[in-house]
Amino acid sequence: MAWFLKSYHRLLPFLAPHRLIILAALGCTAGFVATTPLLAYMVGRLTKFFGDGDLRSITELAWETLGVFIVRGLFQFGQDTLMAKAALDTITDLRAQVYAHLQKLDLACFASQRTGDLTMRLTGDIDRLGEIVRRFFYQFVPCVLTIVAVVSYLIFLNWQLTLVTMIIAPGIGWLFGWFGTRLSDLSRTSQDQIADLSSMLFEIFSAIRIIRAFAAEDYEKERFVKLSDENRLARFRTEQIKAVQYPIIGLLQALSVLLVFWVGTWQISLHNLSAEQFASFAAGIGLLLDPVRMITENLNELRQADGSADRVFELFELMPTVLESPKARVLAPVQGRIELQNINFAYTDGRQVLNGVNLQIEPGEVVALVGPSGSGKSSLVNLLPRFYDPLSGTVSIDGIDVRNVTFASLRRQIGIVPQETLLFSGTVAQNIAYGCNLGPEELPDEVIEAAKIANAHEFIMDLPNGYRTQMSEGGRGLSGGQRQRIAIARAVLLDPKILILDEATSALDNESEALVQAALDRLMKMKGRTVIIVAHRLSTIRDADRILVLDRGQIIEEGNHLSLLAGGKVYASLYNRQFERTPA
Ligand SMILES: Nc1ncnc2c1ncn2[C@@H]1O[C@H](COP(=O)(O)OP(=O)(O)OP(=O)(O)O)[C@@H](O)[C@H]1O
Repeated sequence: MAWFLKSYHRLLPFLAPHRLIILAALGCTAGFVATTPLLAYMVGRLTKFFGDGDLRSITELAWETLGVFIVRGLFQFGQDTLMAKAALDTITDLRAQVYAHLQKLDLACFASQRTGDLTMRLTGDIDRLGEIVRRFFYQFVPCVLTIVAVVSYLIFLNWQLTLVTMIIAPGIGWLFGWFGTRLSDLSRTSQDQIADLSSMLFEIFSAIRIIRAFAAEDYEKERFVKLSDENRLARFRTEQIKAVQYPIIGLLQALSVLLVFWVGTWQISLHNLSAEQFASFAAGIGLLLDPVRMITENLNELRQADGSADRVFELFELMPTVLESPKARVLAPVQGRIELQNINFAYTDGRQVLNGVNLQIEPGEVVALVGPSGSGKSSLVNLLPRFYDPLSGTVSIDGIDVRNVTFASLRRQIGIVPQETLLFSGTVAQNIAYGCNLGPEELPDEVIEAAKIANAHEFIMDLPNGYRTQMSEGGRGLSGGQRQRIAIARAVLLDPKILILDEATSALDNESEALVQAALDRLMKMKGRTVIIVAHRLSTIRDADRILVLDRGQIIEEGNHLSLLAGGKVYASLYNRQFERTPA
């Protein structure tokens, strides 16, 4: 039973709020169970009246039996509906809490988890736990109580006969345990493989263009078939064990019934038992068969699902490293002065990504970050909204350390146009006003205005339902440039004092690039906001107030476009390489 407590005790806090319903359901269970020995008793009487040919008594007994079945039915109905409610409520709470916990985690935690696997834990695994809760109270507990009630009645009838019957039980119990352990191990393997499959499918469908471009269909098919086959093997082994388990257990049950008949006859011959009582005893044993079988099934199911319990509760063990201080205060509307002092930063792998970065940006300044891929540009800007915390050094906005303010008040003042824009399911307007709780039919003027500034209005009006067009998953029906302009419209609507533009690395076609660039220019020039632009195309940042060149996590050059070009160092060579020009 230790494994049971170890796996499932973590469900207790989620069951506690539903204890009244569970208690009411258990009350119904008790009523249902109490009628079971009564049925065994009635079978004894039935046998007697049958032997005596007593038609009147048998008729009376038939009415009594009908009454007992109606009462049992009512109790069973109460038990089943109440338990189903408790199980579903518990699981809905659990899912909501896991989801809320995941939302608190920082990006580093998500980077280390696979999306498909997370999705599986939140859906399949949690559903399985719901099924366990339902089965536990709806089948397991009633079965255990039925066994206790019936066995007590059997002892009352004849303890010697009961003792013989019970001696066989440990043997069967050991066998249950052995099968259970094997099934549990195989089930964990199979669940992990299904999660791997799910992750692989997610990866494949997300990267279908790349797969096609590399003509890697056969390679991916082989990977998929291999994993799928491993899963088939694990599941087949599980079925094989089940196929062996049921006949063996069935045989043992039949043998125990035969033995009971033999000892019963012996007890009758000694006048310790009447034939009527033996009939009740046999009926009692008959009534035990179903609960014993169900307990076997449920124990197996409980063991198999402890893998799901582990996978769900493991998520609660993931702890964010970037925490909001309990003393965090709300960041008042800022001017947009940014300061980074002695910043050292590394991801969880420990490799230093930023080395002693010092940087001061004045309100309204447009600063561009350039440098080779992997030099730390995105990592640097990710420190501002506290997606990550530096190992040492401070990041402050208007002189306030970002660690001292609430996440919401900090992040609401920083607009981000990311490299790759994913759209959410919902209308185009809902996507632009993301986070504003817009209804599917609503279309405020501000949304249209923002889309116009972002050069998105025209293509949106060409969509089948304009701003009310539903977006497919991730916004796949739109081009990269169109999605980016929607992200720009989001930023325009948010109207933040600090704007981070992470320029897309993937090339846009000329027309799209010009539209995006014009939208970005307008966005940067609006009301003197502080802008940090992570630039890959140097043509886009010629007008920036200041350009910082980053290399291996250090700022190695600083100045405006012309002064850096004249300096003839790293920026100049990057620039000339991009435009294939000789230095001025
Ligand atoms: N989530 C992460 N976990 C571990 N290492 C990371 C993570 N993100 C980035 N890195 C590593 O940190 C270094 C800096 O990456 P970063 O994305 O900041 O560079 P970048 O200059 O923005 O590159 P690019 O121009 O290609 O976008 C790289 O070596 C990268 O591999």
